[in-house]
Amino acid sequence: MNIEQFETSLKEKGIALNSTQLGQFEKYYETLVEWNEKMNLTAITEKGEVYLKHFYDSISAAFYFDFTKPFRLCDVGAGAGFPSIPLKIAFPHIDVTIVDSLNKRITFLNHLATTLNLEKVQFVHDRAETFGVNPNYRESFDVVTARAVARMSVLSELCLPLVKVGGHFLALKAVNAEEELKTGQKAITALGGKLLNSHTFNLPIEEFDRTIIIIKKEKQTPKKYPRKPGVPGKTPIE
Ligand SMILES: C[S@@+](CC[C@H](N)C(=O)[O-])C[C@H]1O[C@@H](n2cnc3c(N)ncnc32)[C@H](O)[C@@H]1O
Repeated sequence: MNIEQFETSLKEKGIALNSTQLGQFEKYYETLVEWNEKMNLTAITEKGEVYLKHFYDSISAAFYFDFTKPFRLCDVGAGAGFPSIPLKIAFPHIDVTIVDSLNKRITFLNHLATTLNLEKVQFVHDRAETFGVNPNYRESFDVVTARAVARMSVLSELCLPLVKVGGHFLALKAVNAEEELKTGQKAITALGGKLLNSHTFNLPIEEFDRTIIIIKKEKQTPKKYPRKPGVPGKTPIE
């Protein structure tokens, strides 16, 4: 996907980017590729692929959820910033917190935020299991996102404790979303969530299947969740 296709495809979805935002995506690409030579950030480095599979794919969450109002978003396990940094560039009014367990990625994100002049972003080096019991963050976010971190049952335990009651958890999935939703249903309910919608669509150009799962937080998460680091992955609520 070249930059014109990126801009046009988003415009067709009602997301118009100005020259500052397009410049930020360009700088993001350059910084990602430069830092990727010193640390492992992404296996995708070809420009058109980064624009399609990282930038456009991240923003696709906004095709199915309203990002036009200001809110506080937490991105769990964002790695090199996906999906929250492309969303932040496209919707500068959102307040973004990224939590990731790998400090090298947090160092990269701090550098990136300075390079792109991003405001209202914070990066926390922590595991979601400990971050989710911290009273400063627990049930404090309007929206929590995650892409390529864990399967639905595990991911729900990492993400739903951070969502305030009435807020939403958006899971960006590439494969097996339907199957994951089935095995994740018990965890979603136990953690206070309710499946609102699941949208499957194709990325343009190469027609890769993607699914955006939208969960609403209906009740408080019981205090026993999230369990200690590593436990959600070892013994998922299934
Ligand atoms: C495969 S990468 C995906 C990164 C990004 N979301 C993307 O879609 O490109 C998974 C990321 O999740 C982080 N991660 C895994 N388990 C985590 C946990 N329990 N708490 C916080 N971060 C975690 C890893 O450090 C890594 O950066």
